[in-house]
Amino acid sequence: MRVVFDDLTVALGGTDVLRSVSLAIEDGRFVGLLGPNGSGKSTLLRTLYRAVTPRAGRTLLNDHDVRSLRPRDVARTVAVMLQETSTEFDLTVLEVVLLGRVPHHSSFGRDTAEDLRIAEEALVRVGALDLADRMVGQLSGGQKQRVMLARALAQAGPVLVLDEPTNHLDIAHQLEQMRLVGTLDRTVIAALHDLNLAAAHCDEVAVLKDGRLVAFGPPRDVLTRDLVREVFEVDARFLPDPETGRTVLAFGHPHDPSPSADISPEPQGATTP
Ligand SMILES: Nc1ncnc2c1ncn2[C@@H]1O[C@H](COP(=O)(O)OP(=O)(O)OP(=O)(O)O)[C@@H](O)[C@H]1O
Repeated sequence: MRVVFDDLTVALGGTDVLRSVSLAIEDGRFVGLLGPNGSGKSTLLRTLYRAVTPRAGRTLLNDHDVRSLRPRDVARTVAVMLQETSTEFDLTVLEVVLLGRVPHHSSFGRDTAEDLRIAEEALVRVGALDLADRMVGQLSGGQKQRVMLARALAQAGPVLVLDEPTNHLDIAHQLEQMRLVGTLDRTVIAALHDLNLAAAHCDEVAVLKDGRLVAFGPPRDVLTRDLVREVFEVDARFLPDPETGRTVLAFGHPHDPSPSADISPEPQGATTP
């Protein structure tokens, strides 16, 4: 499904936190939404599932303004992985994942055998089936995060929205989650802070600064030294990974005398990604 943000402006607390953002994400792409804290990533995602209303502009799902769709249809179309909410603390992992099936039920519908199969399959995909009977409130941050991804997978629908999906995960689960998300046959939009993860896994990255879209395209074209300095106010170096040949970013504070000296001197022939 194609997702379009069309000249979107969102005001919160009397301030425009998104300003004239226009971005078209093609069907099946995995797009990383990058930008400093407060740049508007979550707000942009929230327009997709109607949690905020734009002051101007539109958010479109296959040419339909999300505000013209019924809430249930949005919930069936856009699966959202947020951090857990306190209301789910008293539920088991399986019950929370089954909540992802609710938009697919008829009124007062109950979980079916098919729902149970889908929920268990989602738990298998995130490597959390062994947690199925545990109370969500008793899980670690990373375990909860995997459960919330399983819930979003169980929700199905052609669009998946992830807001900082890896922030509690250990490195193995970060890589596994990004790999898994990259293999899904869905349009995926993920707010991410790790530029290396985004560069390695996303088809495209969109970069926000102060509520404006400043760049969009394949990571190797977008994540240049100049852009990283302008947007994130750090120095970036591009180091070739000798094993894979892929370029890895290393960062240093611009006030440091030699930003990446503790990691490696700048290699000969390093190219931007
Ligand atoms: N309910 C609100 N009322 C007023 N201002 C808000 C509200 N929610 C968010 N903001 C402001 O909107 C701006 C964008 O916030 P948003 O959460 O979209 O940023 P973000 O890029 O997701 O940040 P982070 O990386 O820190 O999660 C910030 O300046 C934030 O303080």
